[in-house]
Amino acid sequence: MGSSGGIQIPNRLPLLLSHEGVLLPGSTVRFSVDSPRNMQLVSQRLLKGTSLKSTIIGVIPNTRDPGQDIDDLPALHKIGTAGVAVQVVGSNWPKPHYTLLITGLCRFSVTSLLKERPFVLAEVEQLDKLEQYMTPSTHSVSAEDGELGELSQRFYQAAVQVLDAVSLEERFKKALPLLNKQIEGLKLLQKTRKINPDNEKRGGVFPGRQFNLEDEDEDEDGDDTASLERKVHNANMPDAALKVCRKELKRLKKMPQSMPEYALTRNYLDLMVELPWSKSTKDCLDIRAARTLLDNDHYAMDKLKKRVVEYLAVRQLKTSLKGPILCFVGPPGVGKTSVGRSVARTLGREFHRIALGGVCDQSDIRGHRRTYVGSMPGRIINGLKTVGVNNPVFLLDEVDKLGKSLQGDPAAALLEVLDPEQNHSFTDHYLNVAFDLSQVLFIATANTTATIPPALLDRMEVLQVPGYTQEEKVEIAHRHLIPNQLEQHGLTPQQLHIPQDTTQAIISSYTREAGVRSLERKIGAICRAVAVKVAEGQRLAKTNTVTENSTQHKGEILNRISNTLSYHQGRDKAAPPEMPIVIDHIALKDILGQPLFELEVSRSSGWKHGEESAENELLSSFFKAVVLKLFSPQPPK
Ligand SMILES: Nc1ncnc2c1ncn2[C@@H]1O[C@H](COP(=O)(O)OP(=O)(O)OP(=O)(O)O)[C@@H](O)[C@H]1O
Repeated sequence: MGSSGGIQIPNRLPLLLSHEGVLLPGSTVRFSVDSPRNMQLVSQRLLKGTSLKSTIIGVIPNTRDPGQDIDDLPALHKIGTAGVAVQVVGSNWPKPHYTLLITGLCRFSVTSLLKERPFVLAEVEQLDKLEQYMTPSTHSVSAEDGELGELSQRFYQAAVQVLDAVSLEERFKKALPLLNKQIEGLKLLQKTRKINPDNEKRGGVFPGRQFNLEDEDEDEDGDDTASLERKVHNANMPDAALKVCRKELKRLKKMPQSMPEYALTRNYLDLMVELPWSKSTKDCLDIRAARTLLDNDHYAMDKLKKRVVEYLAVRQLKTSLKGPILCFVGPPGVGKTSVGRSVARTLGREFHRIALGGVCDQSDIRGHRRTYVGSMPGRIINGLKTVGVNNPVFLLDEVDKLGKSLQGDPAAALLEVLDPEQNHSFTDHYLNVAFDLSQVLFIATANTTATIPPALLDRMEVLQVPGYTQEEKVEIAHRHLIPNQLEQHGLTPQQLHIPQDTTQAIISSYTREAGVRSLERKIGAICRAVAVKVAEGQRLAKTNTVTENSTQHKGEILNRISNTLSYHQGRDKAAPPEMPIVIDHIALKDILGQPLFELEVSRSSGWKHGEESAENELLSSFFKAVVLKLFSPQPPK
């Protein structure tokens, strides 16, 4: 660079063809570079050069499609701006590119093209004096240029015209209409935007943009991370977790949003702030109330209820009770899950069921490491996130159905969860920091102890829940199942009545189970059939258009119910049925179909005594004949 007559730019300059912005003297613009010629310029000139001179390049507007730069050189714009590359950042994602930060120095005009490849090199003539941007008298011009540089993204063509205007007078002529346009736009924006009084109080209103003092410098993303940071500090997490979160937050702030890792880190931090590190419900245990509640919810199961009450009583006396883990073992549908739910209710705790049937991967319990694609926390941490407190009742359903696979043994992972000596520092692979599970009350259920891994069984106290007798089932149906089903179907006892002998018939002819789940389903089916009739009856009563013989139904029960309706409507045509619809044996058959176990029952009951003895006699005489034949002495040959 020469010294006389001001600072001179080199008369040969490598040219960066820019299609996304216009560099003006005095402004600093970021350019993203990915076309072959520009990439070569960066790698061969900017990255290899060691002198200050090698950082000076010319930036020329390229109005042609950047993709066409590959073969022939576009007709070059005559005027460009020489600038210093103050920063070069390279990245391979989403495709190889460089990002350059260039400060404009002065205008130049291209006098001749020296070479086109690997990058464009041209002989140039300096148009502006470099000093004019350094002296205070001309500062306003460079500031104005800087502002225009920012606008140039939006007014590309106009900015190119400003670049071409070498004389100051001409430049003002070109720039002033642009500035006026911008001022008008801002005024309009200010008018249309409602000014939020809150923002006014805290900060101020900048034309065109509302801001407050707290997040003055933040864009939407920055705002997001700031609120995340606040959440991290309010989450009340232990020091170790807080340290990890701070570290991740720091990384997140430095990451561009487009990076895939950004979303991963963000999800991780979201989970960390959502976890109930120190949020718990207060136990409200009253042993008498607990006993009453268990009795009200469940018929029979006296032994189980007694042991549960004992367990709760000990917990009341010693709040920091470590173990044992109760495991209810019994056939399906005997109320194991339901007792677990009642325990949570008596304690006033949140309840969460974790179905373990078919789980054969360790990471189901313990989560995946974050390095895995699609990694997630395990079911325990997920459960805690769902309930939002750190002392829920977790029902580990069907521990006997845990599987094993190459992905590890989930039962082994459960050992750590259930062991009171270890579970205060349970480490999920995804979280990678310890979470205290010691406040969680675990209850397990299983159909059999035979398939529960011995080490797991060893940590649990097994409580057998036997199946019910026929009488117990009838009681359970009338005390619990029928009232529950009536409520679930929007019916009342005044609308539907199931007599005891019908219940017995359902149990013996339509269900064959130790528990009462099928029985509950059958009662549900009856409720549905009756609900249709009641709803129809109400509609008929409302419209009052029913004639006595209006209904023709397929099944007999439907006819019977219609008859009941007609009977009432005959007396008072507007009234809905008042008498409960009674489900007798015929109605039962109409709703549930043929008895499933009728064959066996009818064979044993229908076998007449006389027929049975005749057959027996026939059989015994046949056997006698065979025995005689076998053991009679052989006649001598
Ligand atoms: N003794 C009982 N008193 C009242 N209701 C009962 C009783 N036993 C079972 N029930 C009811 O039977 C239904 C099925 O019970 P639950 O789901 O608790 O069975 P389970 O033993 O957990 O079955 P599974 O082993 O298949 O999970 C529930 O609606 C429950 O309320």
